Amino acid sequence: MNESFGARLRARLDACGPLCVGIDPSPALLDAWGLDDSPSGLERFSRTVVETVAEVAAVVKPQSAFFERWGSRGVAVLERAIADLREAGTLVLLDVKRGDIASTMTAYAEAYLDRGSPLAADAVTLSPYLGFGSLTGAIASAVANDAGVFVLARTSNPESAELQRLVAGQVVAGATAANAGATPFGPVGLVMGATLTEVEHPLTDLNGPILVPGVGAQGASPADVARLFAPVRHAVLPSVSRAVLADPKRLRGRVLHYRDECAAHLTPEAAGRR
Ligand SMILES: O=C(O)c1cc(=O)[nH]c(=O)n1[C@@H]1O[C@H](COP(=O)(O)O)[C@@H](O)[C@H]1O
Repeated sequence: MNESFGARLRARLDACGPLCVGIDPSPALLDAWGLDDSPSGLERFSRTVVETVAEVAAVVKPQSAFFERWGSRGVAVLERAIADLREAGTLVLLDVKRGDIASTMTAYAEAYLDRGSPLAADAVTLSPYLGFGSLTGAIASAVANDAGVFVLARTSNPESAELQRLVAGQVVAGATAANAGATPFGPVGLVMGATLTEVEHPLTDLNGPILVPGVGAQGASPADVARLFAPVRHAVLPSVSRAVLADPKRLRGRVLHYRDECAAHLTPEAAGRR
């Protein structure tokens, strides 16, 4: 039997520390790298990031939107990046933030989670706006494929608070129920921003990983992540994109810096020191 996503993620976190690096080839970053905003620029950018971070980051998170801008040629670059990362043993979290009625979710699950799909990743981001129950089939598909899902709970952008405060409790409860009894992690992670001022829902029973974007360009630090998520530090994956991607010459140095900072604040030894 293959290993579950939770087991593979736990092993990777233990081996590499908790950093997730995003691949977000925006027009501004392509320009900063001296690359054309074109499929070949995308290809050069993502290939460089893949080669530089594959062995350092626990998880790599390509942002699908920046590839989709170029239609099928951009998606082909994304497929290649996913395949290269998985070949290198790096876990790939594809950031697509999908959410729809159950029957359509089945098609999204086939696209991103089915082992045989050209875009199959280790995990995807999902939106629970159509109700946590609408994600049930996608979660079942993740389990069947030893993959995972990360469901938006409290996102890092300031305009999210008013709406998400009303529903985040349901998302946390849904994820907790879906993960019950699984070890070391169940298949359902949450997404919660590093920029939050507080975490309003207890996460100690979640039994799943927590993706924490907002570190770097959005203003939060690994120390903020450790403070916000103190009771579940072992389960947290801080995610950084622009702050490491800004300058190709400093890419490796910035990734190593964030890897070390995250490990210093979030590993069990760090918790013992505090
Ligand atoms: O799901 C995400 O990754 C995500 C959730 C969230 O709450 N906030 C957030 O910024 N993101 C994504 O994380 C990345 C953040 O990029 P940086 O701000 O450059 O580190 C982008 O790809 C966002 O789409």
